[in-house]
Amino acid sequence: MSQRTLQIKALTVETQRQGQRVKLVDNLSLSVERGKVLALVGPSGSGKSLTCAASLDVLPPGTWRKAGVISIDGEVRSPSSLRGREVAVILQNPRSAFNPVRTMCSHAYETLHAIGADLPGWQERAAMAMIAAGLSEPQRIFDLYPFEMSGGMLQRMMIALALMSEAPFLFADEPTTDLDLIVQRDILDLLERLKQERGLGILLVTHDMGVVARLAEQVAVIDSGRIVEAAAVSDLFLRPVHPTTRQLIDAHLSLYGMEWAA
Ligand SMILES: Nc1ncnc2c1ncn2[C@@H]1O[C@H](COP(=O)(O)OP(=O)(O)OP(=O)(O)O)[C@@H](O)[C@H]1O
Repeated sequence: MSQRTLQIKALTVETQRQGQRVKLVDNLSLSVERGKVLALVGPSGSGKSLTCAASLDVLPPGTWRKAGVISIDGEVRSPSSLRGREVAVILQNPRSAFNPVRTMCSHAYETLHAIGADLPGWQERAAMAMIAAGLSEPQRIFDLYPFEMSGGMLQRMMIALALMSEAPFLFADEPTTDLDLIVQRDILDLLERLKQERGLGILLVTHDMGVVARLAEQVAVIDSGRIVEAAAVSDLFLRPVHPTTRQLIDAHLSLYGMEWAA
C-alpha cells in the first residue's frame, strides 16, 4: 500500500446570499486512512456533500472553495487531479448517476478512458471489477441499459466503476439511502469487504447512525459546515458530547424503539 493517508485541511466553501458571503463549510479538517472507514455524519444541509465535492473540485455552481488543502501522505495535491485516480466516488440514487441511453459496457469504457486506462484488455479489467462488486455475470450486464437494472444492481455497478480505477480512496456519499433494507445490508457488507481486502480508505457520508455503527471506525460530526465532534465510533455512541451528536443518536435509537441505557 503506497498511499496511506488522505488529508483535508482547513477547507472552507462559500456562497453568496443577498450580497453577503456565507460559509457553507468552515475550516474543516479530516483524515482518511487506508483500510479504515471515516464516517462524516450530520443533519441535512450541514455541508457533507459540499465537503466531498470541494475536495474533488466538483462544487456546484454558485459555490466556491475559499481555502483548504488536500494532501496524500503529506504531499499537497490539486483536488481535480485526485478525481477517479486517487479517489473514486459513489453516490446516492445510482439511477440518476447513469446515462439512460448508454449500456454498462459504455459506462465502463468511459470510466477507464477518463483515467487513461482504456488499454487492450480493458473489458477484462472492467469484468473483474464487476465480479468484485458482486455482479457475477459481467458479459450479460455489459449489454444492459440502466432502466433494465434494479437500484441494487446499479449501486453495485457504481461500486464496480469505482473499483475499475483502482483508486486507493473512496468517497461514498449516502451509498445506501435509496435502497431497500436487504440491498442496503448487501452494499454495506460489500464496502466492508472491499475495505478489508483492498485496503480502501473510505470517507462515508451519511446521516444514518445505523450505517455508521455497521461500517465506520471513526466518526466526524458536522453541523453548519463545522466539525463539532470527532471520535472513535464506540466512544461516540457511549459518550456523545455535542448536542448535534446526541440528537443524531437519539433519533436513531427512537427509530429502532430503544432508549439510552443511562
Ligand atoms: N449550489 C449551491 N448554491 C448555494 N448553496 C448551496 C448549493 N449547494 C448546496 N448549498 C447549501 O450548502 C449547505 C450544505 O449543503 P450540502 O449538500 O453539503 O449538505 P448535506 O449535509 O450533504 O445535506 P444532505 O444530507 O441533505 O444531502 C446547505 O445549506 C445547502 O443549501
